[in-house]
Amino acid sequence: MTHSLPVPSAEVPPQGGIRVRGLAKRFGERLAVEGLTFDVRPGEVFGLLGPNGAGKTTTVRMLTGLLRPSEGDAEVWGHSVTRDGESLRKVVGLLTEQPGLYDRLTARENLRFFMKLHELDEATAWPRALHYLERFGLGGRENEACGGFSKGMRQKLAIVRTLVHDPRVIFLDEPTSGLDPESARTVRDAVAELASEGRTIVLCSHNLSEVERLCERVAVVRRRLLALGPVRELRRSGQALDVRVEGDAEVFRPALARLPFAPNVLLEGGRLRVMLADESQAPEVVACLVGAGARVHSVVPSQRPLEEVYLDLLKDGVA
Ligand SMILES: Nc1ncnc2c1ncn2[C@@H]1O[C@H](COP(=O)(O)OP(=O)(O)OP(=O)(O)O)[C@@H](O)[C@H]1O
Repeated sequence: MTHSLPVPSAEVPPQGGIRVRGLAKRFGERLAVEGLTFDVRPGEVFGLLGPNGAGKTTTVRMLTGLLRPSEGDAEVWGHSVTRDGESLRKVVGLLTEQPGLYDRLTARENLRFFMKLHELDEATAWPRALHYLERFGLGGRENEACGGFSKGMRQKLAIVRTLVHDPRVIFLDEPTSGLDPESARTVRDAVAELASEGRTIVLCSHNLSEVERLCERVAVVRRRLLALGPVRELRRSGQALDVRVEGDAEVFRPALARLPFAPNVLLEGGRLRVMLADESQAPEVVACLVGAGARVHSVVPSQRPLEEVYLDLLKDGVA
């Protein structure tokens, strides 16, 4: 199945947000990221999806000023990643895949260490840290050494650390990885809350149901941009018709294959699942089945889960 790739919008975020233009990164001979162009709005939770090695971490490292782009530029809350490294650091928060905490230090000491690194005024930063410690269920545990914390507690403390300098743009790499369902829910709720305060959130995740729940729009990358758009539009590109016919549905496959757009057809639980490029193909599918002698019991339009659409994109995308 082929997917039309939505054209990146040329729209500039009104204020804040992220504006990426032609971003590329080369490591020696290897081109890890090529020609990325997209915008993320303030208050938006944006998903950055792609398989292992697709260039997501490299992109995030460029957008947080940790890695210099080979080509292109990006503005993060008005700060250029190529020219404004120092001021950029103040507006971005980054949760990396590894929490990177000092086991011998207490939670409080870990946070204070980070505050010093960011030259934060502790009198304002510590109450903020306490607020988030409470928010993530770590209230009262701040004087315990991190070495004794569970994986989930460490992850939550790492999220608190990401927030102590009150960043406008927050990059979260697999934020709920290793969390139990209740803690994962707490983190998801907090992400939605942070966005509702007008911050921009970029979420890298392989958990597509989480992405579907949290993100309005996603970019699918594999070195380059494979698709960009609202989750519901990407899913629309994965529309299907579930058709129940009398008798053996399999016999109608050849007739469907002769349609000019030759749709992919799956047989699921005695039903035909006919993949559509767009909904205008639906009447032709039904007419074709009736013309081939099918007695049609029901026709139900359905959307495929984001996961299926995503896997198709990776299969079809040229990288
Ligand atoms: N410092 C580096 N030096 C050389 N190559 C690198 C470096 N960092 C990343 N790469 C390469 O760039 C490509 C993209 O890697 P990256 O870590 O950005 O992918 P990713 O999408 O974050 O993957 P994952 O989902 O596994 O975390 C890979 O081929 C990787 O080997």
